Amino acid sequence: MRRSTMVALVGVDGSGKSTQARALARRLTSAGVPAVYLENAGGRPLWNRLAQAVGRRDGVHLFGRRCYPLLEATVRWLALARAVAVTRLTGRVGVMDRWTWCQYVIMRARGDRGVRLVRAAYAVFPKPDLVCFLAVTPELARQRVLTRGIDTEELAHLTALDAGYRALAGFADFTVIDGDADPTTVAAALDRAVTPVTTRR
Ligand SMILES: Cc1cn([C@H]2C[C@H](O)[C@@H](COP(=O)(O)OP(=O)(O)O)O2)c(=O)[nH]c1=O
Repeated sequence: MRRSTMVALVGVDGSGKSTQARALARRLTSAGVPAVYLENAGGRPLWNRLAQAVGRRDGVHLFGRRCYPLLEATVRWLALARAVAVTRLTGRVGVMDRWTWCQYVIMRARGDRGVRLVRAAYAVFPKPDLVCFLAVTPELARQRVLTRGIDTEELAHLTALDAGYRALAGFADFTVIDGDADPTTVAAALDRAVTPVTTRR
């Protein structure tokens, strides 16, 4: 089995992870480095739709403050396991939207219990070869989320998420990229960060 290479993009909602991760995987593939974009959704839009269909406010209201984070963490565990398997089996570079840290940060920002349990369950996953933190001002992130129109985010929550990432023990190992910059500048910064990782494969 070939050694896998994993690049993870992390950051608050609206920091541009999905957009930039998709584009990065496309650029790498076009440049002759086969890459795959990997999603790491927690299923929130699905849980919210399901909740509303049965007359509940949202997923948290349907499953409860205790069960909802564990459900979300389980869905993300499966996405991470799939991502590791896909990159190992295909030999393609994985460009993943989020990594394990995102779940810890989200749970802490919401005040959820069970972070230690989730950390233990996620300990099986290897560290990515590169983690890029898209640093974006919470106000801009909120504006982007509102424009996206799928969900909404409170400014206080986005601010707490941003602080949560910066407080992570592993934050010093992240490559910080200015996510407030225009998409072309962000893409160029990502390319610079990724090149040493993909050339040493
Ligand atoms: C990267 C980027 C995204 N966007 C838009 C695209 C999306 O509709 C929205 C959020 O981007 P998205 O990539 O979905 O962010 P995340 O995955 O981190 O939540 O913002 C911008 O307006 N400017 C940008 O520079």
